[in-house]
Amino acid sequence: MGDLLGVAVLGAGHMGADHIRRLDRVVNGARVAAVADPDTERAKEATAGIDGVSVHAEAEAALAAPGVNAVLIASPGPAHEEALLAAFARGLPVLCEKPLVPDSAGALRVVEAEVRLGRRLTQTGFMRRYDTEYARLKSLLDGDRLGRPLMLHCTHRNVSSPPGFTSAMLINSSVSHEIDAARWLLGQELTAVTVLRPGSSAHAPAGLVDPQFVVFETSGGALVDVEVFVNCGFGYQVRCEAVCERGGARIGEEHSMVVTTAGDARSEVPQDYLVRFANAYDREVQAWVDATRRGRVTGPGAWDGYAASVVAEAGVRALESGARTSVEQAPRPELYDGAHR
Ligand SMILES: NC(=O)C1=CN([C@@H]2O[C@H](COP(=O)(O)OP(=O)(O)OC[C@H]3O[C@@H](n4cnc5c(N)ncnc54)[C@H](O)[C@@H]3O)[C@@H](O)[C@H]2O)C=CC1
Ligand SMILES: O=C1[C@@H](O)[C@H](O)[C@@H](O)[C@H](O)[C@H]1O
Repeated sequence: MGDLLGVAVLGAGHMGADHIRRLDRVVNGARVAAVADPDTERAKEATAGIDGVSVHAEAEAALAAPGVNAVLIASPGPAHEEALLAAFARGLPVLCEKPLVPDSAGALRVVEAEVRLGRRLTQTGFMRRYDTEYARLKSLLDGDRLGRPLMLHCTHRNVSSPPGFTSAMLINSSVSHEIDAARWLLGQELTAVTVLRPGSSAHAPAGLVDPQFVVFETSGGALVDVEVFVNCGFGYQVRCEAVCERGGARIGEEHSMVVTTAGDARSEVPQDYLVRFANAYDREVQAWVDATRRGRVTGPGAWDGYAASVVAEAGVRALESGARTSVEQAPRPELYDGAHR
């Protein structure tokens, strides 16, 4: 294959810095060509020791920097739409961290912009599709061994929520991963959502509805339930059990060495997503680089990003109203027919 893919990374915070390290040291076929962050000190810190990288305060300047032929967006969600449209204007392929765009109207504008271009440029950062366990579960469900899936029981626990995390964000930031995973695993759309509120944990910040219990109905008649608990205090735990007509499968139970001593067995519990999903992020970014260098777009696309935003929005309305809420999805443009399901 030809030259290295020159990537502009927008945002050098937690995810951006980790992706910069990954592009520089883990992934084959790419180099970090430019980084933009209004906090240029943060960007300089994240790029220390990387040759030939330019640092910018403005996203647009990074996109225009010499040697840039692809973009990885890791800025906060509200900045994504502008960055995506700027990348499209330059014809640059993009890997955009979730959410594609936090509000569904903005996400639909991105979809429409791709449709106007007549080609897909976007991979959305739903990394669970690249996690080895999720990929095995997907293969199993796609085969006929277990039969028709009836239910997915999902758990999504974070040790603690960052400052400013709202009750809506349990759904549109955290459960958005289950929304994408369920659509992908089942090959079905999520059509309605109900959110139940157990009593909030005393360890959650005042006013935060945490945990929540979210139930989705699907176009194929399955149910997907998600316990989301972002101040559980004990670990980063993401689990999924599929219950099907002839059997079931469960992932997310064990992620580290189990040490057995007299009468005792212990294992470590990961404390955050960067540990639990380290391999998934590596595989996600490698797959993006490989596909981009071949002029292809694979993985979850802009349509999947839109679908996640529209379902999450219905979820937030369901949280606020306490009522079962239907998901009203726009018609899917032909550009996305048969894409990567
Ligand atoms: N896939 C996953 O598991 C995860 C994905 N994320 C996503 O990654 C993205 C970034 O999240 P974090 O790194 O946690 O946030 P962060 O707050 O740690 O970092 C964001 C960085 O972006 C910079 N920034 C702000 N506006 C910008 C702009 N217009 N252009 C370029 N940079 C800008 C900020 O100065 C900051 O350094 C979000 O979309 C978030 O939802 C976050 C955590 C996990
Ligand atoms: O994407 C992520 C965060 O934004 C979100 O806030 C966390 O709850 C998720 O576990 C993590 O994967």
